[in-house]
Amino acid sequence: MSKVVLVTGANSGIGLALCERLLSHDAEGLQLCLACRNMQRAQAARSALLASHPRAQVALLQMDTSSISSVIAAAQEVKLRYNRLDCLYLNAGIMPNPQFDIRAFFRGLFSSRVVSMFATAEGILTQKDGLTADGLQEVFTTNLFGHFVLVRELEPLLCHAGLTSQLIWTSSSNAHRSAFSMGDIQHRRGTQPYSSSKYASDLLSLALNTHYNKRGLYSSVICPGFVMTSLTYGILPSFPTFLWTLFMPIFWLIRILTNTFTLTPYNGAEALFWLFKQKPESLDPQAKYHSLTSGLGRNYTQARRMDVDLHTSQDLFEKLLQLETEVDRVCSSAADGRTAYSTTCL
Ligand SMILES: NC(=O)C1=CN([C@@H]2O[C@H](COP(=O)(O)OP(=O)(O)OC[C@H]3O[C@@H](n4cnc5c(N)ncnc54)[C@H](OP(=O)(O)O)[C@@H]3O)[C@@H](O)[C@H]2O)C=CC1
Ligand SMILES: CC(C)=CCC[C@@H](C)[C@H]1CC[C@H]2C3=C(CC[C@]12C)[C@@]1(C)CCC(=O)C[C@@H]1CC3
Repeated sequence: MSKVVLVTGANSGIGLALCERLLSHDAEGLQLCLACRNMQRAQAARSALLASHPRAQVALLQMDTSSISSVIAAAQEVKLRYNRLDCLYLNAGIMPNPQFDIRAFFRGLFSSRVVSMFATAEGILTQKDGLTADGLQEVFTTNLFGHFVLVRELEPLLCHAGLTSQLIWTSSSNAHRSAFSMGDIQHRRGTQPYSSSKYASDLLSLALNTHYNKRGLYSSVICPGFVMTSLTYGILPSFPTFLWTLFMPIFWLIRILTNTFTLTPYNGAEALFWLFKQKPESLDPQAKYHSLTSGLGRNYTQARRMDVDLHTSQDLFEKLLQLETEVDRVCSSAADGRTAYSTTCL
């Protein structure tokens, strides 16, 4: 029986490389669904995948993870098309308006933190976040909450007696506990919404295991390493793409110090692909699975313990459920014409 796999943010970067790797592994035994916000880019990705795998089944789904109504409509469509889902990759993500602190970077270069700075970008990167049309924080909604609503909506396809399904989150080494606050889960007040959203995905994955393992649904988290994609090109926007290419020899050298410099989307997708081939029951709910590339260019996956605990993960899960209920209430009253469609109070 063919496996149904849905990938969010599948039209470029790591998501697209993952689709290519899944099809190279098993072109005919998969029903792949690319969930993307921009259908033109989605169509281009589908054509590229079919060019190398003409017999593959590749479907498209319109979904904007920053819009809760779009996520709910997309989930409805998935329920019409499929009667189960084997693997859901929660990969779409943004890092808008990044601010790269050059001074902190040079200070870090000549300190004992240099390797950790290259691996995690801690202390050198902040972002300016915006609001979605629903009045939610954009990074939180795109990277985390939209995906949470998607999982909840797709529960009937993911939880099947006697069968297992997988959720696989693309997190980051930039996920830091210090950037996250339980009193401000959307990160309305800070300057590290990206780090906060990724730390929240680590916590949420643990909570999802607590709640859903007994129903056959398992959640895992990966870190792709530092990969050259449109997301990372945006970090130094004044750099033309060719300058990044000129830096490649330096990056290869840095890779000798930290094998987190995976650099290509293919390498970055290593852990996503590796997890697909594992028995979900055998995975560690407290581990983050890292895509790594050695100095000699060998790709491998390594599990590293996450800085998460059950109590905090449970608190976040409850807050997300509350927010879901609140968004639902606002959406229904907007549909009844009772209130404007805004959740700025959340
Ligand atoms: N590159 C890196 O070094 C690292 C990346 N990551 C994570 O990897 C994931 C993939 O990023 P990467 O491949 O690098 O970057 P890309 O920008 O190439 O890919 C991001 C994907 O997410 C999609 N996306 C963004 N916003 C939305 C939205 N609102 N609704 C639906 N889809 C959306 C993009 O679609 P569109 O084309 O329409 O913008 C695109 O397909 C992200 O979660 C990122 O945080 C983690 C660690 C390191
Ligand atoms: C020589 C030169 C131009 C160095 C600049 C390096 C930085 C731009 C990178 C060093 C560590 C990188 C990194 C990321 C972005 C680019 C760096 C800051 C991420 C934050 C990208 C998104 C993630 O999720 C984690 C990455 C960690 C490492």
